[in-house]
Amino acid sequence: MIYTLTCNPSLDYIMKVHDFSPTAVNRTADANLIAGGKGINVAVMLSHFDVPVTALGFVAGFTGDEIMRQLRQWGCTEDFIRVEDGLSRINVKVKSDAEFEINGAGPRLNATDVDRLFAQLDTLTADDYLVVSGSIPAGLPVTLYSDILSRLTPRGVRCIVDATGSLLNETLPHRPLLVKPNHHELEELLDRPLPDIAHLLDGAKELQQRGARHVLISRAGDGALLLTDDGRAYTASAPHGIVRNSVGAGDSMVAGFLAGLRNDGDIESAFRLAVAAGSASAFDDWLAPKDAVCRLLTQIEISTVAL
Ligand SMILES: Nc1ncnc2c1ncn2[C@@H]1O[C@H](COP(=O)(O)OP(=O)(O)O)[C@@H](O)[C@H]1O
Ligand SMILES: O=P(O)(O)OC[C@H]1O[C@](O)(COP(=O)(O)O)[C@@H](O)[C@@H]1O
Repeated sequence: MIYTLTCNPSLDYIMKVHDFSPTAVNRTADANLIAGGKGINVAVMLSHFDVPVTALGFVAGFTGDEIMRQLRQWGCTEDFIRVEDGLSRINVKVKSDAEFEINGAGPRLNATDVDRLFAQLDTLTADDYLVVSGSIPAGLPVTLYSDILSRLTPRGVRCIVDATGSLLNETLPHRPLLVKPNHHELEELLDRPLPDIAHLLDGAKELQQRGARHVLISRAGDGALLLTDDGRAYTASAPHGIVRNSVGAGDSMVAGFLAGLRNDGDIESAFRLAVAAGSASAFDDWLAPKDAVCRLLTQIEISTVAL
């Protein structure tokens, strides 16, 4: 079974605004309030591929109720922990000439909440994958993800990490199966510009030296780079299309990679499916359906990169 963990889920308030001005009263041309957060998006996308998945995490307040309502409506299996205080966050995503986002902080959690989570995670076995992704709410230690991996990887649970900064970095010694920073997140983590493929590849190697197994670097409209745990490197072009909503493109990519790995374990096809899933979601108003992903598969060019 694949499990996803979203410690800080959200209602994504996705607004289309014509000619946005930061100093005027703007009005929406279209708006949707959709349950999100990285792990939830990965779970929804995996279910689009008919891959069995259970979404885990924390929810709070009436926003948490709505997140749960939407997950149930989409037929997603979930086992979220309800916390008593605070509200699950609302993340604002404005789509105008440019896209910009304001992500909230989320409810304050405590050690008891973490104990409840660990009790759930302790039931996972070597047959399972766990995707840990996104930011964590206030009150949780920056070592949360590394604490989870140090508990689960010795038991053979394959962990995938999509997080930023120290939250990601601390997990690396625990040998995550896959990490997926985007280009900018990797630059931030390594504290240097990575202007081209050669520099990105060096960055990916550095994450491997720190312990990561497969390193997948997403590059938005420029496609992606993959460094595999057996030392092969590939780049992929992204298909051309009209971007409607790139929120969730990275999560779709993680889901596509995992769905591909579960198909036949072939890394190159998993990489192709990952890029197709990311791009299909960027070209959709929401997370793309399977047929939209499959239509893009042949448009992606994969090239090997010499190490
Ligand atoms: N403008 C775009 N055109 C085509 N594909 C895109 C575009 N933006 C994102 N994608 C696809 O989604 C993947 C993940 O997007 P990216 O923005 O890099 O991730 P994140 O959402 O984590 O920041 C990319 O590697 C690419 O395949
Ligand atoms: O936990 P974070 O880093 O604040 O990110 C949360 C946001 O990420 C998303 O999951 C989208 O992620 P991506 O665009 O990176 O795939 C949104 O649904 C959510 O609002």
